[in-house]
Amino acid sequence: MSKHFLRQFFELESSTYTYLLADLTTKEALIIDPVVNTVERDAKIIQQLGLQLRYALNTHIHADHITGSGKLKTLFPGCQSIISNVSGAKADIYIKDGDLIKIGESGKTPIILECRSTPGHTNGCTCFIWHDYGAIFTGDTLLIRGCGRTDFQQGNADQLYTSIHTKIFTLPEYYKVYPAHDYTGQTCSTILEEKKYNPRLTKLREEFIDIMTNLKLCYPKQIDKAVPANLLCGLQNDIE
Ligand SMILES: N[C@@H](CCC(=O)N[C@@H](CSS)C(=O)NCC(=O)O)C(=O)O
Repeated sequence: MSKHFLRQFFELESSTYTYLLADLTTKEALIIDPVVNTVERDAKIIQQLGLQLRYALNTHIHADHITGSGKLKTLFPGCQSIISNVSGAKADIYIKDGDLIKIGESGKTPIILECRSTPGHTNGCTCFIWHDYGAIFTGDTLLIRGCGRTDFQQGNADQLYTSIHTKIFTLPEYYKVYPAHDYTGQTCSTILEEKKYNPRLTKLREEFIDIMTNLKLCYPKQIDKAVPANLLCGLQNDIE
């Protein structure tokens, strides 16, 4: 039997993927990019499987939905929220490039995630790499055949290009890529696929910057309420 659990969940309104990871030996779990609208669904599974939720990780301050971290903290009092130390958001734990997040340390099969800072979509964007499983959770930095937009929240196309090429595309090509969104019905990719077929990232830097400058996307519908709420971990009041 596998000692680890990985489940991908989808939130329809913002097309967000949330990931639940658990070490089945110790029953410790963490969740990546939970959405407030679907916290009850996620909490039910955590409870049904008898998991102990230790951490709620956010890859960045999302602009299109409110994070479920704050609500999960109220449902699971042992759970601590995590975000980048340069994001400006409230959290229990602030991470920086190279930090490790661990669950299941008391057992024989811990899950260890390496935090890799990948600014460009926002300044605090962080990818989480699960080397033992051969996977990276890319948030909005790298999407399947796309990438995060760079037209608000300290977005910077030049920086994003550097982040993806130096911090993500240098991983082994078989590593799986799990993004925070998909708008086309895809669920997962690999480093090799994105290096070969991503229509933005296969271009030279100047052309990439030109593409990103001319995307002409509408602003996310929820941005005006999502960003202020996410600065407070998705809650109206400060974290207790
Ligand atoms: N229509 C959605 C917002 C879609 C969007 O802008 N997605 C972002 C990530 S969430 S800020 C993005 O970076 N997209 C890149 C792309 O190329 O689509 C809404 O109204 O919420």
